[in-house]
Amino acid sequence: MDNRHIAFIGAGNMSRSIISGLVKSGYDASAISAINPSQPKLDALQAEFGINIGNDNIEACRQADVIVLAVKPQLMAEVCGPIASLDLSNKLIISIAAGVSCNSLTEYLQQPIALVRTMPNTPSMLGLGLTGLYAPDNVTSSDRAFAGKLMAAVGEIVWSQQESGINQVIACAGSSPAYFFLFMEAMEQAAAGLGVAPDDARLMIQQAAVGAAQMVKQNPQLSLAELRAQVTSKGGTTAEAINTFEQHNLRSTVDAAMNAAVNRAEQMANQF
Ligand SMILES: NC(=O)C1=CN([C@@H]2O[C@H](COP(=O)(O)OP(=O)(O)OC[C@H]3O[C@@H](n4cnc5c(N)ncnc54)[C@H](O)[C@@H]3O)[C@@H](O)[C@H]2O)C=CC1
Ligand SMILES: O=C(O)[C@@H]1CCC=N1
Repeated sequence: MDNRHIAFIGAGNMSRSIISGLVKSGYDASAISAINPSQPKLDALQAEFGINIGNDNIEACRQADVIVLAVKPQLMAEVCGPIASLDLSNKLIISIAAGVSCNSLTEYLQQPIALVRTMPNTPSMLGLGLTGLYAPDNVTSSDRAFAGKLMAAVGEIVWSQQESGINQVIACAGSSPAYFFLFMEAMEQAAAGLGVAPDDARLMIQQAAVGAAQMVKQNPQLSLAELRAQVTSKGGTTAEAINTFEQHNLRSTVDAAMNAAVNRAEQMANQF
C-alpha cells in the first residue's frame, strides 16, 4: 500500500484501534497523524505507536492526503465546518461515523469530495477487525483500493454496493463486539452466583469464547448449528442450557436488538 499521509480527526477508541492495527501491520508511523482537542490520548498514542500528534484539525487536514473523520456523529457538522475552507479536491476523505450519510458529509464539507464511508469495529486494534465500506460512484478505483487496503490492514473488509449496507454492517459487526461482551458479562454474573471465583470465571468464559470463535473460523464447512450440535449431547447438560435460551426467546431478542441498531442508524442519518 502506498504510504499516503493519513490524519485521524478525533483520537478516541476507534482511531486508536485502527492506528494500532495499522502500525502493527507495518504502515509507516511517520505518515500517520492523530488530532484531538485534549492531550492525554494523543500523548499515549505517540508514546505507544510513534505517530505524529496535534491539536489543529485544519493544519493536519491541509497536510494530509487522507482525512479520516473519527469524531462522534453529533460533532461531525461542527468539525467539518472549518475543514470546508480547504481545497479537498486531491484528498481522500474516509468517514468512520455511524449514522452520518454521504450527502450530509458532502454538505458539511461544501464541495465535491472523494468520500468513502466505512464501518469498522474495535477488534481492529488486534488486526481482527471487520470493516464495511461504501463509496459513491465518483470515487476513483485507486481511492477505493487505498481505502480497502487501509482497512484490510486491520482485519477483514466487506464492500457494500449501497449506502444502506453500512447500517447492516453496524448491526452485524460495528456494534456486535458489545453484544458478545454483554453475553460474557451475563455469564460472569451467573458464574459468581454459582460460587466460581472471579478470576476462574473470567478465564473459563474467555477461553470458551476464543475457542468457539476459532472453531467457527477454522470450520467454514460446518454451519453454526452443526458446531452447536457437536457440543450438545442428547439428554445432557448443554441441551438443558440451550433449551432454556430458546424458551426465553434468545433468537427474537437478538433479532430485536439488531433491528434496533439499524433503526437507530437510520434515525441518526436524519438527525446528523
Ligand atoms: N467505538 C466503536 O466501536 C465504533 C465507533 N465508530 C464511530 O467512530 C466515531 C468515533 O467513535 P469513538 O472512537 O468510539 O468515540 P470517542 O469519543 O472515543 O472518540 C472521539 C474523539 O473525538 C475527539 N474530538 C471531539 N471534538 C473534536 C474536534 N473538534 N476535533 C477533533 N477531535 C475531536 C474526542 O476528544 C475523542 O477523543 C463515531 O462516529 C462512531 O460512530 C464506528 C465503528 C465502531
Ligand atoms: O455505538 C455506536 O454508535 C458506534 C457505531 C458502532 C459501534 N459503536
